[in-house]
Amino acid sequence: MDKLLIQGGHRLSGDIDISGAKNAALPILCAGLLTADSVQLSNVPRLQDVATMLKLLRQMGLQVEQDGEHVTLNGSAIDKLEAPYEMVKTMRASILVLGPLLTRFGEARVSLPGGCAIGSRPVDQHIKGLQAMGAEITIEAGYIHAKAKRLKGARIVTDMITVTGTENLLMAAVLADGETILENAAREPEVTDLANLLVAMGAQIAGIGTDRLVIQGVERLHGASHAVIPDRIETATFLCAVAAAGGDVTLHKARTDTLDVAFDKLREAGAILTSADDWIRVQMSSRPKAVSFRTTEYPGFPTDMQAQFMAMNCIAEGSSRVIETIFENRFMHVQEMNRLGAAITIEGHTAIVDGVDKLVGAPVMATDLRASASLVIAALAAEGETLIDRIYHLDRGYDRMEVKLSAVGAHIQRVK
Ligand SMILES: CC(=O)N[C@H]1[C@@H](OP(=O)(O)OP(=O)(O)OC[C@H]2O[C@@H](n3ccc(=O)[nH]c3=O)[C@H](O)[C@@H]2O)O[C@H](CO)[C@@H](O)[C@@H]1O
Ligand SMILES: C=C(OP(=O)(O)O)C(=O)O
Repeated sequence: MDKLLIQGGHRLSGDIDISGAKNAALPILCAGLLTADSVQLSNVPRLQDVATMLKLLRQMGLQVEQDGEHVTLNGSAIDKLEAPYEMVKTMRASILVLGPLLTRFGEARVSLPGGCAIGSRPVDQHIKGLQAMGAEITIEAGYIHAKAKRLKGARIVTDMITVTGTENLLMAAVLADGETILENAAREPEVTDLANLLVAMGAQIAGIGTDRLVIQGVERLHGASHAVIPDRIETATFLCAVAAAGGDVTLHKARTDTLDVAFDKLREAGAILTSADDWIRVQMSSRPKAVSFRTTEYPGFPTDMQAQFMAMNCIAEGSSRVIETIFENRFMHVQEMNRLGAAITIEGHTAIVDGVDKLVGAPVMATDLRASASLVIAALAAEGETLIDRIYHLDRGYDRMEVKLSAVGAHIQRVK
């Protein structure tokens, strides 16, 4: 099993290219199931989750041609309408095949994802929405079995804001009969990216980027070309790394208009940020100041950046309060950070971080994707050597992170 060995205490300096967004690429790949024509994608990140999704889609009969960050999909020969447990258990986003398969082929069988390290993560809202559109759904032997001759447009109000729930229902609605209104829709930029691709494929969607999506179903979709948006979470992760370890780094091929809250918090921490539309430079020459925040849905502070900002807070001047409101168990990194000398206590959904003068390297274990990234940041800021185990979590969602960090002067290597 691969591990990362990091020698901390080195300032970061240079340039990094940001990859395409994992959380946009995954639903967008599933949109390839919605048409018999070819969908040409660029800026697809090279991630384990993308490889897993492509494997799943190939098993269904989707033809896939991949050349680096370019992927062409053709859905003219889909013959298996199933996502088996073996695939879904390694990647929850597999649930995103449910809406497209059901709406185009009238049937789908998808394993229930089950819980994961960060929380129980049910998919009841996906099911409720599809039922409202007329799907007959049974859950048996751990599988969701959905059937509908043709889905019918409906007004759906989800109980809470759900990102993949919105994406699944959006993809179902584009080929449904009549009008679907998704109230309380997620406004994450990744949902918008998917919606933009669907429109390019001939879908009729109004309200893109708002919490009310109005979809007029069409008979069929056609092919399209689309570039996946840059990964805002990867961008913020590198910004935090520089804020924690110090340095001067410019991130290219980024998108700066979706990171307002993260930028505000980094400035509050003392980082100097300069940016244009597609690049951002971060300079940090002092110890960061502690910043408190509360995770919420977009455009609020993203839960997917909570752990990385907490890593910066560990060595900050002052104390901070970090409140996690999206997932019930997303503080798995705290114990590991404390092993590096951090002083964090947890009270319910709040972590209280008392900044310490220094962290000291130690062997630690990654528990989930963003926890892994936060341990990399803590290790870069720590004195001495840190060995991070179970980095398969990191590989799910970061495109060659150690290569990108090495290029800006980090002492980081992948070891077996
Ligand atoms: C592949 C992908 O895009 N993953 C992102 C997506 O996950 P994901 O789409 O799984 O997260 P959701 O937005 O659905 O979850 C938000 C909250 O709603 C709850 N919920 C959700 C659906 C449902 O049917 N019932 C229910 O109770 C969840 O347990 C959670 O507490 O959004 C999360 C929140 O921004 C991010 O952390 C993930 O990185
Ligand atoms: C939680 C995440 O992803 P997923 O929903 O794929 O588990 C994430 O990207 O931080």
